[in-house]
Amino acid sequence: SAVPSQASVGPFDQLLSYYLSYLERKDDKKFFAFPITDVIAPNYSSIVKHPVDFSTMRKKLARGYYHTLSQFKGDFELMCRNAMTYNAPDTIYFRAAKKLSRIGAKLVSKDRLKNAKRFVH
Ligand SMILES: CC(=O)c1cc(-c2ccccn2)c2ncccn12
Repeated sequence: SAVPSQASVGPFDQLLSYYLSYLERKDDKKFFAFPITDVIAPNYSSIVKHPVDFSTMRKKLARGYYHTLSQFKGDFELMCRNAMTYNAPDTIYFRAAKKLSRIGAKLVSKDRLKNAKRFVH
């Protein structure tokens, strides 16, 4: 469906784009960069009901899907939770998801938000 692209990106979307870039850079192995296929992860699509990855979050941001921070946080936390559901605790993917979710929680924490709110009137 042709969704109108946002001509000028408002301050809120700029903030989410900054958060997304920051979190993508923390995923240096690119485990979370693209949708996971059943080829690289057997039965993934039957185990993980709501898959999400950074490229999907980028698309949703570009289409103006995120209206609140909790929507954005929700997708990020779901992405990490999916990895901690599908993969066993002793795997590199589980550990990477745990680490990434802690980084994300700190990034979008209350005090950071208070500061961010100071600039967006
Ligand atoms: C995030 C995740 O669950 C994941 C990423 C990958 C992944 C991502 C990029 C390249 C290779 N593997 C993966 N492979 C097998 C099982 C799980 N995964």
